[in-house]
Amino acid sequence: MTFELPLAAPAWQPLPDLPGATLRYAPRAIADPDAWFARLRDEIAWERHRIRLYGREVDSPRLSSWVGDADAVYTYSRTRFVPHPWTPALGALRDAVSRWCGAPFNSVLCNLYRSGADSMGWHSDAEPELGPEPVIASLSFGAVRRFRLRHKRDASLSLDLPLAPGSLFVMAGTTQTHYRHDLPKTARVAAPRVNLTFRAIAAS
Ligand SMILES: O=C(O)CCC(=O)C(=O)O
Ligand SMILES: [Fe+2]
Repeated sequence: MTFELPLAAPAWQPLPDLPGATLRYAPRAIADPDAWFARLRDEIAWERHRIRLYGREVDSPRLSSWVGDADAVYTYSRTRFVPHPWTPALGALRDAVSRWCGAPFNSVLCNLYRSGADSMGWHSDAEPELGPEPVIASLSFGAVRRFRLRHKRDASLSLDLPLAPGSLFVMAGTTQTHYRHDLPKTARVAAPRVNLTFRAIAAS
């Protein structure tokens, strides 16, 4: 089976205007998302990352893998991650997403939500090595899950977006400065989901 990625930019769908946020959403950026899901699930070296929660070290509620160029070392939740090398699928997706976003991504955080019991808590992707106005490009495969975005000081400014399989969601500009995002648990979803967030990390 071959995996074709289009050269042309995907069709962007309008999103509600949120002051201080720069967002783009293309619900069908990647064709045949189920085949990509199976390939990513099998090809990525999934790990149980430890995170710090209220001062205690616990297993994060999902599986993850940090992948990128050798110098793209990332500190997340006070843990230093040295990247795994690019896999063929992740390299092909990086090239397509970099072209569509006009941004030179050198790394990707891969997350596997094994079921609706797995989640990601409220955070902004504002680590210093991402720079002041990072472009973060997110691809989703498998189960549809709700992605929520909320302004840090004004909770009336928010977005609740079901991320479709094969979709591309981009956060840029000052989004991380002014907003947090999460992926809540849900009892309604039993199926797994893979999410890839492509990032540009300053070499350390
Ligand atoms: O799974 C998602 O859609 C969100 C992932 C995320 O926020 C992150 O990797 O920083
Ligand atoms: Fe994030």
